[in-house]
Amino acid sequence: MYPSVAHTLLDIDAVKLSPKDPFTWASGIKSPIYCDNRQILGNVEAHRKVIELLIEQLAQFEETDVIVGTATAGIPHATLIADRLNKPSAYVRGSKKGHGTARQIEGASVNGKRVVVIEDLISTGGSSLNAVEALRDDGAEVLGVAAIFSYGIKGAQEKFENAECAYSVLCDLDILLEAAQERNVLDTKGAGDVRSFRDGL
Ligand SMILES: O=P(O)(O)OC[C@H]1O[C@H](OP(=O)(O)OP(=O)(O)O)[C@H](O)[C@@H]1O
Ligand SMILES: O=C(O)c1cc(=O)[nH]c(=O)[nH]1
Repeated sequence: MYPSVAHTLLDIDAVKLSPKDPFTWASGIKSPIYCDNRQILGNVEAHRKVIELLIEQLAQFEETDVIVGTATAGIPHATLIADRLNKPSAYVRGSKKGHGTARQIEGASVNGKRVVVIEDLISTGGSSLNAVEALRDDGAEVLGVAAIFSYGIKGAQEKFENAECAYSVLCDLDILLEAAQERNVLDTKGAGDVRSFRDGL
């Protein structure tokens, strides 16, 4: 894990706190914190750094044939990584498209290929594992998921274990809270409240 990634996320104001008016996550969970990694796209240096570190993380997986992004927030990162590694890329929609080719996986063919999934963020892990399932159904060997940030929710870890899917992240909530405290963005109580929220999920 990279504490510097937590500082980058704080530098670019990707982390929002709103305990009184909680955010709704993709899972429907109401949360006092939202980490908007899409903001990385607006900062060239931050994006370069994240891409380099994600590529470093991919070294732990076997040789990969296709770099796959999750729709939508994983796509720009996967596309850049694939370009740097000179590999084809694909992306996985949340569900099959309702018109046209009716595909869920777009881009490079994944059948019989070793793939890694690039995700921007893991909360419950539902979105990442939905993509993993679609890829496996399509005949891919999924080597693992690499994400920028994870909340470190216990249930998410269990879901990955049950799905027998490796994953790695650049930064998690605990590292982010430490960085936020170092910068006086959060005091001990504020950080404790966010940690308790996560631990209660
Ligand atoms: O681990 P989970 O509980 O599934 O939550 C994390 C997912 O939620 C967000 O995507 P969102 O659905 O907001 O869509 P987007 O990528 O199109 O912004 C995020 O980009 C992850 O894909
Ligand atoms: O779970 C989510 O939907 C979610 C949480 C978060 O902090 N950031 C995000 O982009 N999505």
